[in-house]
Amino acid sequence: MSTYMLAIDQGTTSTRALLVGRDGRIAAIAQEELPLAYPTPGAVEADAIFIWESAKRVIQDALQKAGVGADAIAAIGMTNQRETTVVWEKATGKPIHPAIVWQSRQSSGICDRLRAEGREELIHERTGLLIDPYFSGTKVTWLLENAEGAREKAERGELLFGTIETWLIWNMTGGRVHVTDVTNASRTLMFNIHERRWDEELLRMLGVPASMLPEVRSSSEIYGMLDSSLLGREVPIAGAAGDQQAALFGQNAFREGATKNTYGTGCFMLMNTGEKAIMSSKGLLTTIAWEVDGKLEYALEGSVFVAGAAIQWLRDGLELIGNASESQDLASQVESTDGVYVVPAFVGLGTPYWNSDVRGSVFGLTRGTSKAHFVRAVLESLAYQTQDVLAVMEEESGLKLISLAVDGGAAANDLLMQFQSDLLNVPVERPAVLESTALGAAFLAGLAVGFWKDKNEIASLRRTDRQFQPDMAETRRNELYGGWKRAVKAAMAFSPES
Ligand SMILES: Nc1ncnc2c1ncn2[C@@H]1O[C@H](COP(=O)(O)OP(=O)(O)O)[C@@H](O)[C@H]1O
Ligand SMILES: O=P(O)(O)OC[C@H](O)CO
Repeated sequence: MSTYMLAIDQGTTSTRALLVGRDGRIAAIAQEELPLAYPTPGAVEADAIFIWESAKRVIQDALQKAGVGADAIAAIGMTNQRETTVVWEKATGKPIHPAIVWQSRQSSGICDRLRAEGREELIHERTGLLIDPYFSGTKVTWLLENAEGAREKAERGELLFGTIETWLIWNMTGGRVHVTDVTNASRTLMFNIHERRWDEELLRMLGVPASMLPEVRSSSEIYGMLDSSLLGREVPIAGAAGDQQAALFGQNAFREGATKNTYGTGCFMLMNTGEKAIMSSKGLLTTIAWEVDGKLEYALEGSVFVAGAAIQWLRDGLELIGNASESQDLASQVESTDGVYVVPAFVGLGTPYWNSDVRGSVFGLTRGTSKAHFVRAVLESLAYQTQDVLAVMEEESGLKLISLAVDGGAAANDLLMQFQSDLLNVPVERPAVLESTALGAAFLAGLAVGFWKDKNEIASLRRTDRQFQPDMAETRRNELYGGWKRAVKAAMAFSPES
């Protein structure tokens, strides 16, 4: 009997492979950092071939670390940075352009065009999304308009489109399987989330031929087999979900109202809304949570584009810290930022502002501002952005949060988690396994092959690491958050389009 599920978590900044045991514990983890390219201001790209190569390496590494072979793996679960777009040639498997990363703003001109044509309402009604370069649809249009010969090849049916799980599954199956799962499809701007199908009118609007699109499948079923050339044996690929939906599943947020916040490159809060697709008028997205056993469930989402990425900027861009956890050491040298606010709008702002022109800004500097104040202000910006999201989430769902489940790389930061709890005035609960995303992918695939029996069994595996209790006076909370709101307003006032 196979001992592990293999989860592949292809995130914005790294590719990871994890072996998950029946008890929900991680037996081995292998990780490789992923370089990103910033070819023009606001554009973010990644090398799709490198992503696939890195996936192969981390799979091998994880097996080696655990000292097991492919026969120890029951099945593979996939999870991925969402929206990131790859277009490749069907015949050769070669991408026609680097992958356009979700954060990238290349297609903002195409978004302006769609807005000028008055498409906002129709797009929102059918996809639950907004017109923003974030989503895959306008990225595909951009590629077809800008990569040489792409339009003609696409019209001849020679090109394929995929988000990262599609690209990886296609490669893992030796180019035999071109599929996506419903959660990833729901982020493309081309998928009707109510009727569960690609929407021909939206495809026409975006100029995307239907022949490029993958087949849409559920989040928990066998899509195909890992080609035996990779590990010497075929292994079923049995589940897939976008990383934020996978994290929701991994946090066992199975009931309506259950909410999690993931602090990775960006920050994404998702609330399970069950079989109801709640449509937002305040900048939340309506998205598919998962499809398991023929049941489609939805979530409300607030998306923050820059969270852990701001900590990486402190490390790699400004070289103020040597590694991410040093942000906590420095920030705890001071009691507060002394009035300094950093709005890390490097690629615009998502929920609730949806402004792609605003850029990063710093406010409140004095001669006394130190490196510690500055780093603390960057760290606190993750919590303020989360507060912006939670405010609309509570308003639109009519539900009051009683505690927030957290995960993702930056959730390891105790100072940030305490500050988050203080600001929101709710307990913040951190699970023992911060890798909820990978756990979710393993669970989804594991359910498909009977590795776990049902959701109840999965829920019984959850262990809490720590609860952060709120400990801040209301006046202080209001004062701090008021400062943040002023900072965002001022940053937007600086943007050329405002
Ligand atoms: N101790 C820490 N404090 C603050 N941020 C951190 C810490 N550890 C990691 N991070 C941030 O978390 C992010 C990585 O988290 P991860 O969940 O792996 O992201 P992704 O899936 O987007 O690649 C990085 O952006 C990194 O800067
Ligand atoms: O790479 P992450 O984990 O920050 O996730 C990226 C999101 O899926 C983008 O929508």
